Order: sequence, then C-alpha cells, then structure tokens
Amino acid sequence: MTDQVHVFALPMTTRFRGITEREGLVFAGTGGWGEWSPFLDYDTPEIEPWLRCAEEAAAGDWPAPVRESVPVNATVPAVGPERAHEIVSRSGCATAKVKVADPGQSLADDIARVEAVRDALGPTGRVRIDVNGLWTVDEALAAIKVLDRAAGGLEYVEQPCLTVEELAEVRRKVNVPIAADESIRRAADPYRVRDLEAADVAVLKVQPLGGVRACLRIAEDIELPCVVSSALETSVGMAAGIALAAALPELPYACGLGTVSMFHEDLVVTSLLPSGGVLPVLGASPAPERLETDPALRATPERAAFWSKRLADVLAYRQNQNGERNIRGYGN
Ligand SMILES: O=C(O)CCC(=O)C1=CC=C[C@@H](O)[C@@H]1C(=O)O
Ligand SMILES: [Mg+2]
Repeated sequence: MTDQVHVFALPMTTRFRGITEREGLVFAGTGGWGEWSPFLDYDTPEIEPWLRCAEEAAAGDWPAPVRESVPVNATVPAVGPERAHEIVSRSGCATAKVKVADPGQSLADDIARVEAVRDALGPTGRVRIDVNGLWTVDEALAAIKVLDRAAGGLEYVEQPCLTVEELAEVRRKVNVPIAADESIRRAADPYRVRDLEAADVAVLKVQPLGGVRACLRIAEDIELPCVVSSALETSVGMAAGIALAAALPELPYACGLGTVSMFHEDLVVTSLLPSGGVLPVLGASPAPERLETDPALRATPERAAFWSKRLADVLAYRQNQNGERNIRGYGN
C-alpha cells in the first residue's frame, strides 16, 4: 500500500452498532481525500460501492450544492436515560434519533431513553427511533404504540423490521411514518421499498450506496422524501455525507451526520461537529492532517495488512465484474 493510503483506528466514546473502535482507510486523489471504511462484517461484493464513494470524494467529483449548511440530528446510542439526556442537551440539535431494541435491553429501557430525550428536546423537538430491523411485526406494532406515547409523538420509525414486506405491513397498521434504511442500502433492489409502498422516508447513506451522484439518482427514482445518515465516518468521510445533503433538491429532515462526536479523536484538526444544529457545506473532503502528527490514530501493522488485503480483494472483485483493477483515478 503506497504512502498515500493510510489505515486508521479511532476509539469511540461509546459502543454503537456493536463497535467501540472505528477502522478504515483514507487515500488522496487529485481533488481531495476519500474515506473507505466499510463495516468489518460486510463481505467483498457489498463493500465495492463504499469504495466508489471514496473514489468520487478523492477525485473531488461532487455535484454542486444547493445550500450552504445542512440540519443535523443528535444520535443517541442505547445508553441510559441520564446519558441520553446529556447527549441531546449538549448537541444543540432540535431533532434526535434514538437507538432502540438493542440486544439485551428491554422495552422499558427504550421507553426511559425516549422519555429522557423528549425531556431534553422540549415539546417542539423531533424524536425518531432506529430499530435496525430487530422487531417482528407484532413486536413493532406493540412497541411503536408505546414509544410513540413515550416520545410525545415520533417523527418516524427507522427500519422497524427486517424485510420490505414486514415494513409494508407495519406501515399499513400504524400512524407513525416509517423510514427504510437497511432495506435500501443492503438490498439487491432498493426500489422495492417504493414498489411495495413500504416506507414514508428513504434513508440515504453515501458510502454504502456508492457516492453522492449515485445517491442523487436513487433520491430521484425512489419517489420518497429522503434523509441523509452517516456510516460512522471520520470527518474525512463525513464531508461526503454533507455533500449529499447539500446537493439534494429537497431536504425535509435533519440528517444523521453528527456522529463524529462518537470518536475520542478525529483524523482532521477541525472536526465536522454540528454547531447550532447544523453543519457547514465543504467544497471538498478535508485532509487527515492529524495522521501526520498523531501516530496513535494509525492502525497497527496487522490491521493495516488486513485493510490492504481487503482493498486488494475488492479490486479483484471489481476486475472480475467489469475489468477495472485500480482504484478509479488513483493508481496503486
Ligand atoms: O442516522 C444517525 O443519526 C446516525 C447514523 C446511524 O444511526 C447509523 C449509522 C450506521 C449504522 C447504524 O448503526 C445506524 C443506522 O442504522 O442508521
Ligand atoms: Mg438506520
């Protein structure tokens, strides 16, 4: 791996998505820096679009923004009510997304967390929940009713169940809007959500879905209001999510792009952390300056070797698929 590709490992302030450390790699291109940081449990075919997003950023090939800042929601992991209240109060955001249905936790834990978030936001704030597909339809119908009351009204429920068919059934039976996340970014056909009338909102994550331009095409074709959400990127990769939120013709929801706050350290000196509930739109992704000054942010040689092989595997997969061997716009 040449010296323009750096593997990072950042400790997180709290467990989220089952991890407490975030790994990935960044590489320089002619127009900026790309971050390629697919989750470790994703296989080779699924992580290829993540690389296309990083290549687009490194090439500086983002479409023009239509706004200068984007509204951001606070993100509340499956923590206790006191910590949840603190996260939201400190965020400066008027919207909060609350993780619920975390394995090993109870509905009572979720109720307490959601009630604390409502208390922190006040009556005009917006509360959404994210289930990551972990409820059955019956569990969803019961839990949504209870959590809608606990929240003083939910803005929407993200991915209450695993399948598109289950989302559609829940949507027909509840009065709370349904947002589709995994049913879009992990689906062979992201438009089944539209075809089965399974959601009211489409969640777009720029890395899993292959970049800003790819997401704009999905947004145009899926015929649903869209919200942008991160894949827990550092500030280098977060710039791409902001670029997507900045380029969407309509942006009716605060975006889940405040997750750099989950890292103890960041790759850039001026982290992309929301101020007053918004993030500024950047023309290009920022350079990971701190990798030069703080070697502790770099991954171990063993992990760097893991990521080097992961990159080689996805490039070999790409070659088998369509004959391209190198990172687009960047020779190895
Ligand atoms: O949308 C947000 O508020 C933050 C991002 C977020 O919730 C997620 C990021 C990546 C994977 C998941 O853990 C989760 C999600 O499902 O949206
Ligand atoms: Mg989600």
